[in-house]
Amino acid sequence: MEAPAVVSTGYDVDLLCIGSGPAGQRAAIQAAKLGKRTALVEKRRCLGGICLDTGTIPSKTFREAVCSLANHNGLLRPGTAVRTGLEGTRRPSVEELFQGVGLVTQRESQVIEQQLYRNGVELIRGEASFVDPHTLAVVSEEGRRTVTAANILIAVGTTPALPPGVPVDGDVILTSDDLLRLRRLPKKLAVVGGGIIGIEYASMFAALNVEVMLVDKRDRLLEFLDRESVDELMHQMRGRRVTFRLGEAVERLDVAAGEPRQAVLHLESGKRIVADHVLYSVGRIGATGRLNLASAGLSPDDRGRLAVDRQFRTAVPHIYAVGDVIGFPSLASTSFSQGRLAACYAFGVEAGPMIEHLPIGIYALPEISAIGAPEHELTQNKIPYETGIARYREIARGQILGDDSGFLKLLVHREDQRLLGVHAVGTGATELIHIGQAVLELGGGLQYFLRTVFNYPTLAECYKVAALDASNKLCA
Ligand SMILES: Cc1cc2nc3c(=O)[nH]c(=O)nc-3n(C[C@H](O)[C@H](O)[C@H](O)COP(=O)(O)OP(=O)(O)OC[C@H]3O[C@@H](n4cnc5c(N)ncnc54)[C@H](O)[C@@H]3O)c2cc1C
Ligand SMILES: NC(=O)c1ccc[n+]([C@@H]2O[C@H](COP(=O)([O-])OP(=O)(O)OC[C@H]3O[C@@H](n4cnc5c(N)ncnc54)[C@H](O)[C@@H]3O)[C@@H](O)[C@H]2O)c1
Repeated sequence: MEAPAVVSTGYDVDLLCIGSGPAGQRAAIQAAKLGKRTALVEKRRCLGGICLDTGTIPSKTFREAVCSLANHNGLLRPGTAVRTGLEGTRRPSVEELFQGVGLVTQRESQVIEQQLYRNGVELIRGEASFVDPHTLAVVSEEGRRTVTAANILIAVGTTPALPPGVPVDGDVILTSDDLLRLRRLPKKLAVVGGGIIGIEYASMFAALNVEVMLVDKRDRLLEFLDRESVDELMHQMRGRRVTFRLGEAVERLDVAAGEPRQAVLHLESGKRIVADHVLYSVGRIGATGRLNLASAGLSPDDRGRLAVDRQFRTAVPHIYAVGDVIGFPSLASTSFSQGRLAACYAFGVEAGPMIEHLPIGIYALPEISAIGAPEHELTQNKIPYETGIARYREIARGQILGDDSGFLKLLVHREDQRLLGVHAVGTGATELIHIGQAVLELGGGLQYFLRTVFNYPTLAECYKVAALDASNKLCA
């Protein structure tokens, strides 16, 4: 390990974290646990970052409400929305759909505040910016103060990317940061950008019987996922009246005059889409614009992101950056780990490197999860593999849950039968994947799944069935 960064009593604190999202929060608590004088600055009223305020937690709480209402109305089965149309089902109000969000975020925010307090982390309310490499100014309604720190951790996250000319008004044209302030459920929703945010929300609104049109400039969506998972996702979404316009770009976006106000999207191909609302989700950029990074001797890239080394150090050794502000993979799950590790590295505590295999969990309807390589990557790298598939419709727990379209696919090396990847689509996929993650990380493979016994009836049984399938193919 390289020499630890500066620790000196000449500063107000040993570590100052900017941002209370997953990355800043975990870094602050880890530093406090190491006995370091730690402070955390947050400019929002809600602690927890966009993860808790407008991102991960609100969207997943909303999804829970969608699932329970859509299940109740029988809308979650592929094709049902098309058959029943709007007439056959009750349209929920947005109040009904959003009521859980405020409760969950408020409770979670309190939990974070208590954790910081219990661990002796000083919470400073206000917006931080650099005065010099060891000094930050914090401005709030109460005024301006400066704080000096031996080490600084930048965990400021991101804001939605908005190309010039996109008239986001938080009413008709929205980003994911405004979406849960919708005042009524749209009949037609246009989604620009089919990344994880666009796909998750498009599929949730489609499950509420909203007609969704999704535009993405790429020809294939979610290219980092196994293609079979994306094909199944798109198949189910099409079954719920989602129209995909792929390989298409928006030339102009207007809000038409008159009531009700509607958005008009003019695509470069000449197509025109009219919608009650537009979700603009074409990626996010680092929220470094107001940090005055130049005073710290740092400069971000053209998407506001900071470059770091393997220990999350920026070009200035006592300044660390973690979470979404450093770019890929930009997940809450990884940000938590990065924050904790960075605090360990800053104080010279052995913590090992970041784990190699990171799980992907996409809370679309259907849910998708993955660990390890997708098939196309193995093919590209000429790695000989075999597949084993278990379909939920042939698994007792799948039948009990009424999910007959889910599946779990194992990819194993043809020669040594090592596990190379797991791809799951359907109910519980994001939880189920962690069995595969453990086996992959511990270097296990087909033999483990063939020998082990799972509770019955569970979705975990998919691993056994998929392993038997792969084994039969390898023996054929
Ligand atoms: C709609 C949506 C859904 C998502 N769903 C998932 C999911 O299901 N699973 C998952 O793993 N990830 C998900 N993510 C990603 C996840 O939210 C982020 O990866 C995570 O929040 C990043 O954490 P962070 O600590 O880097 O930053 P953030 O959570 O963005 O927090 C940064 C904090 O810094 C504060 N801040 C910024 N500048 C300053 C300043 N100058 N002074 C003081 N404070 C400042 C901000 O106010 C904010 O509170 C989702 C994101 C979105 C937008
Ligand atoms: N479940 C999860 O883990 C989860 C959920 C939501 C968000 N997130 C995180 O949030 C981050 C941001 O998500 P995102 O979906 O906004 O970004 P993204 O970068 O993942 O996707 C943006 C999409 O917009 C498309 N696009 C870009 N410009 C366009 C244009 N002008 N017209 C049409 N399409 C265009 C791109 O081709 C891409 O498919 C991601 O990094 C993701 O990791 C994670």
